[in-house]
Order: sequence, then structure tokens, then C-alpha cells
Amino acid sequence: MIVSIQPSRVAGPMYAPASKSSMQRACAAALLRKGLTVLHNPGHSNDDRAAIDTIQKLGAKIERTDNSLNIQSLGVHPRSAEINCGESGLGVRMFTPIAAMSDLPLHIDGEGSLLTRPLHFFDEIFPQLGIRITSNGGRLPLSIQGPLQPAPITVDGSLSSQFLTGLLMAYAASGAQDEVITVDNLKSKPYIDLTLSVLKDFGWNVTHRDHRTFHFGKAEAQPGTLHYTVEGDWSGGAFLLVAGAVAGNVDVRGLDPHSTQADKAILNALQDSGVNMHVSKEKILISSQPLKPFAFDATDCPDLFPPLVALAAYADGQTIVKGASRLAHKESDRATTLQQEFGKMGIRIDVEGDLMRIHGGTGVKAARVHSRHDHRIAMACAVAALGADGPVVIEEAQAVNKSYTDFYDHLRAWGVPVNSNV
Ligand SMILES: O=C(O)C1=C[C@@H](OP(=O)(O)O)[C@@H](O)[C@H](O)C1
Ligand SMILES: C=C(OP(=O)(O)O)C(=O)O
Repeated sequence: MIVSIQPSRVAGPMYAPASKSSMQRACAAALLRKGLTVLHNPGHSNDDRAAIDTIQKLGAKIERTDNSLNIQSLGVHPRSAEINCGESGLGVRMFTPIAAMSDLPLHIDGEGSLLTRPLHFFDEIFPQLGIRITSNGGRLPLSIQGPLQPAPITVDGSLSSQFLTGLLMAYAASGAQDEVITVDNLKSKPYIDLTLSVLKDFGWNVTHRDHRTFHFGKAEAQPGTLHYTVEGDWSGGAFLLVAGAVAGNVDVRGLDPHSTQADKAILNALQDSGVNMHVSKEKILISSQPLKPFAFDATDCPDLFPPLVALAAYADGQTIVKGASRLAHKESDRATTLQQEFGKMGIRIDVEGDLMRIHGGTGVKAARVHSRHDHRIAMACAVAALGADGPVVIEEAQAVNKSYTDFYDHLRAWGVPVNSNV
């Protein structure tokens, strides 16, 4: 799909979409919990759909109602030997240890960019947990056979927190009270806080010392039906907030200021850029005014790079964002794709080791850009287009479906002329 965005002001209210990080974790927890879970505000992005499909294949029964999913489960009892995680990094890294709780041989695959994302972590760790694994040189597809037997292990958390999320869930649900997971050099720490908060809401107590050692407490039985509401998405919401900062007068709703989501940190960057903003429990009011360059450390919230670059493009001077080395293995090599696609719009970006320097305030130019099949690159270009000197055309714009299916419709509802053709 090709989408053309006309420069435009944005105005009015908007609800952030459901968070795929919250939704996928809730699906996993509902599978692991024995009983009926009702998920309210479920997401419908491609990653969410892949999670729903995965838990069905691993044994959950799902019934959809208007705005909820009824998930009935007896734990992990695979109904299919083939699991497909779509393009979701979290999906494959979280559900593989969970699937390995079963003693059946399982084949795990995915699509698109997921086929090239690193999974060698499992080749190293699974043999220590009694799981047989063969992979395609540390990539998909994987063949595994459990059952996972929790044991004290030390893992490397520097590539991604997602492997640890999967292990924490599988250990907690296996009742691993005597085992400790030790993690070296953990990155994306708030994502682990989100995992622990979802586990807690489902009755599993997992504690940690400085995000270094993780301990499993006694599970609290949660009798009856458990109701769980999927959080609004700070990662997708960050694009809405930046749209307001560069071209608008908007209020964004459905984002919990007390969430543990990593990307809530967008508020700090917006504050430092000098934007007009008022944050309350109900909504975030934000309107544009001349923006200042800022310095920001995105090591633990790497998904903020694309919206931060769109924001920095409109800040008058050089903005520095730390953590660029965390971007190499996302849906695209995001430091490079941001540099190249924003370069087409006349915004210079230098990548200096772990630092990204964005030269803002030089004017965003009309251009033809490409999403590189990366949802956050498409959304960053679309938001940057709002104050450009002419239309920005985005190729492979449907990439947004990975996390934020309604993104272009939401821009249209704010008054942005968005034309699309397939
Ligand atoms: O756990 C999660 O929901 C995620 C963790 C982060 O990955 P890393 O831990 O690999 O940084 C983030 O980039 C990804 O989009 C979602
Ligand atoms: C990297 C992302 O997701 P995942 O790793 O779950 O595919 C993302 O949403 O930007």
C-alpha cells in the first residue's frame, strides 16, 4: 500500500490503541492460568492476532464478544505441532519457553523480518533446562521438545529482554520456587517490570534484586473468572503525542501515567523539547510551539527512537539520543533506516557509535520514503510529514498493521488528508 500524507494541522481527541506488549503478555498469562480469563480492550494488531492464534494452538479456547475475549484454559496442552508467531519478536521469544512446558515436539516459525531476528539465546539456554532444540543457525524455524525443567541459570540480557520475559512466565507457571534466574547486563528493563506486573495480576509473585536476580514466590490462587483490561499503548501513543507537538492541538486518551510501559518516557522528551503539555489521568493535552533540541537516553525504551526522531526534526538544533546500538535487530536495522528515510526528507542524522544526532529545524521536505517493512518507520515518517513543505509518500505503508492497525484512520479523524492506494 502507498499512502500520501498532506501537511496538515491535527486537532481533537484520540484514544491510543491497545498495547501489544500488554495484550501479548495477557494472552500468555491467560493461557498459563487454569480457568476463564476475560480480556477487556483486546488489541487487533497483527502481533496481537499472532498471539491469539498461538495460545489457541497451545490449548486455549477463545470466544470473542464485542470488546472482550473470553479465554478458557487448562494450561499448556498443544493442539497443533506447528506454531507461527507472525512477525512478532516478543511472540517468538515469550511463547517458545512457554510452549516448551509441554513434552510434545513442536515446530516454531514466523514471517517477514522475524525470520532474520536472532534467537541463538535458546540454543544456549534450552539444553540447561532439559529442552531439546534445533534452530536454523540461531534463527527460525525452531524445533523444540520439552518439558522445560526450571533450573538455576545465568542469562545474558543485553540483546533483548524478551527472552527473559518468556523464561519468567514459564518458570512462574511451573512453580519454580527454589530456582533463581540471574541476568547479566539486562536492557529494556521496564519491559520486565511490565511482565512482572502482568504476572502479579494473574496471581504469580516474581521479585527481583536490581533486575539482576529473579525469585519466584508462591502462586496465589485466583478462583473464578479473572477480568483483565489491556493497557493503552504508550509506544503507538508516542506518535500521537509527537503529532500534537509538531502540528497540533490534541488530547490523547487511554494512556495510564502510572503504567510500567517503557515508552511512557516519551513524556520526558516532550517536556524537555518545551512543548505545551498537560498530563492527567484522563488525557494528555498537547499543542505545538517552537521546539528546543533535547538529550535523551533510549537504551531501555528503544521503540521511542522513531517518534523521537520525528520530534527532533522540528526542534531547532541538534538533538542527541543515546541507545542507537539497541536498534540493529528490530523489524529493520532502525538506526540506518531512520537515517536513510529521514535523509530523503532533508533531515540529517549522524550515528556515532551508541549516539544518534538529529539535526533539526532545517525544514522537512516533501519526499517519497519507504517503511522498510517497519511499522515504526512508517509512523515516524507520517508524523514528520505533518509539517513538511509538501506531501510525503510512504511506500509499504501497511507495515503499521504490526502494532497500530487504525493509525492512518486516526490521522484522518484528526483532519489529516491521507490518501492511500494498494
Ligand atoms: O517485551 C516487549 O513487549 C518488547 C520489548 C522490547 O524489545 P527488547 O527487549 O528486545 O528491547 C521492545 O523493543 C519490543 O518492541 C517490545
Ligand atoms: C521491535 C518491536 O516489536 P517485537 O520485537 O515484539 O517484534 C516493535 O514493536 O517495535
